[in-house]
Amino acid sequence: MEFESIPGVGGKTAAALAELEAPEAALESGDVLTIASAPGITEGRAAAIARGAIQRRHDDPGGFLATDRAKSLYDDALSLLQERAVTQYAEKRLETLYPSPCASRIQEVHQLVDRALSRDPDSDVLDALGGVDPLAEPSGLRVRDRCLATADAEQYAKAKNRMPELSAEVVDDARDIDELARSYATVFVLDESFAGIDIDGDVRILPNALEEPETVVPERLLSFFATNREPILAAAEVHRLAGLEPPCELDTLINGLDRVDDDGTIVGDEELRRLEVAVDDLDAAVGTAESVANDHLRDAIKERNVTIEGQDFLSLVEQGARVDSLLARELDEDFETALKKARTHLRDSLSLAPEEGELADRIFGGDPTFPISRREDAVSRLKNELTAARDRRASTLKSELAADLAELREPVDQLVRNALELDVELAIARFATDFDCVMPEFGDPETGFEIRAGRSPLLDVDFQHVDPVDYGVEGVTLLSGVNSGGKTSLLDLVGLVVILAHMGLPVPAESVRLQRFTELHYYAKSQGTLDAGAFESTLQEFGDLISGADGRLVLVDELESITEPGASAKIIAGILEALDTQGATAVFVSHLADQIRAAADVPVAVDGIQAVGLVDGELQVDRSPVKDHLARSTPELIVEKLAGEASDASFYESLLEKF
Ligand SMILES: Nc1ncnc2c1ncn2[C@@H]1O[C@H](COP(=O)(O)OP(=O)(O)OP(=O)(O)O)[C@@H](O)[C@H]1O
Repeated sequence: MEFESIPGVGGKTAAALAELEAPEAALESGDVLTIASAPGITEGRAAAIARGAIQRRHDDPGGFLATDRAKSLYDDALSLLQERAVTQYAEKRLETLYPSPCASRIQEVHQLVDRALSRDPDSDVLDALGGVDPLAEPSGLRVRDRCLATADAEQYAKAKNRMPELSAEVVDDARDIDELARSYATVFVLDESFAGIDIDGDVRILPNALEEPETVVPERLLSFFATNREPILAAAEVHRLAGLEPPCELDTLINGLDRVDDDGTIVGDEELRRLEVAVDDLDAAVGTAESVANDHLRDAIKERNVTIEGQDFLSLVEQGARVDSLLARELDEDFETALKKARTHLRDSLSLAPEEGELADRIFGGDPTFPISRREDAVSRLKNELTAARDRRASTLKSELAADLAELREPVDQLVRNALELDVELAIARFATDFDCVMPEFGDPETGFEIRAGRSPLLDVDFQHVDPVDYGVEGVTLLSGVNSGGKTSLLDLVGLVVILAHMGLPVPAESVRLQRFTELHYYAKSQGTLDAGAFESTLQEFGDLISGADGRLVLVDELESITEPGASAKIIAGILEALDTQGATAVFVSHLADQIRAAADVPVAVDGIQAVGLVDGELQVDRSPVKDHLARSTPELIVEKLAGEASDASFYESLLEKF
């Protein structure tokens, strides 16, 4: 795939994408997670790349959001969705939804929305989603008791790259390997040519070692599962609560995770635990065993009346003979009992296995002495044996667990992915529920739009208090209305509904029918009269607009404020005529509807948001515009009110006639 043909992807990004295992599939499915795992690509950038790839796939020319106001309305729509996502991933993934004029893209999103709308945004599921995160590769793992060896420079480079946890060594001959075997517990030789060499130590000829990381460095897999324990467990919980079909047996997975500690060490194996404790407690246990033996012997000696024959006494005194011989003769039995007690204590307190016990027995023995003391050589022998047994056990368990977990590695990816995608769907589902949304229907009417009971979630009033608005337009129209009647809010509603519909999403209304537009041009109200330069460039913008593509929706809010009213009316009339010829759909909010109509060469429709009256000085408005009706202005309404109320109404009546 030519990555650089994706809009917004340059050479550097293309190279980063090429490093992914299956970049095409990731781009195809808009998989932000995988794209963001390419070097140097953030999740935000990944969303933009995914969007570009989607555009290219649908032959989407882009540029639907043709003006700043249209873009900011899209940002608002996106925020409403993103606020309803739990994970940062879903927030970014939602950014791959964008308004498109292409039917195929809109239908593609409809499938996602169909799934989304069948989901139940249960609060327990949302809580569980809080713990789900994209899986992270553990970093900084070093294994020092094993090494890789090869005579091949290429293999050496590969080994360094693929197994950075292990040290890789270049060897020339068997002698070099022999030397390595003295420094490392295990040497994995990558070259078949060394098969059959006879070397002491654990040397394994494993040409496939680089393809079998779970055999060579099981710690990598254990560390992966240990690092990602929380998101994996949370994703499993999401599956359970939401009734999603898991890609692996959840019990097996949880069981596997229970067997590895947070630092990647094995837990839950009694034999390993026994050996660990035995190694750690050996010195202390030997000390206590000594005391047990000596206490016994001391008590025995204290209670005993020893009769020394004269001859013996003489030898003791004259020849400096040791008291041990006397001890042996007089206390032989007690000495044996004391040794037995020491040995039993050692075996019991360290829970030694029979063969270990035999080694332990040798710690206390030999000729009778008092006090009894350990035999250091026997202690270190036992320690070495126990340490080796512990390491052997840990290594076997690690390999076994790594083999079990290796089978779960891919399913776990899928498990987390499912949960994150569910978050995307639930955000859409919550958006649809929170704003009483409906799926829009395209193609009928063939031009324009028809909104029934639309309610904008972007108003400065609580959504429950938003009045539903009906409005439909075919062709170009002026929208008149009283001050604060809701004209700008209505343009926002139309813009928002059109953007959401073209994103493939549900819209906040009872029903919406619309044509598939090619672009949305929304011009917000300008802040006061423009200077000559700004006026000129605004006019040029409209010049470009008029010479552009078919099928556009143009929304313009009070363009008259850019210059003096007389000139404005003429300019707006000209723009409307041109848009009419072009077959565009356009709504121009204006207080100059009368003047514009008079200046236009074609009949221009005028709709009006009407005030139904003044109550306590407050205008009561019907927010749904009346078709083909020029709404009366606020001043006119007030004059009319005064004409009706004043005792001498002649002044107000004469004013009223001027409207
Ligand atoms: N559909 C609605 N439901 C409830 N309140 C609304 C609705 N539409 C508008 N409003 C309220 O009316 C206020 C004024 O609306 P808006 O600014 O759209 O009026 P306008 O006709 O454009 O005013 P102006 O002529 O002064 O530009 C909004 O800030 C909002 O509080």
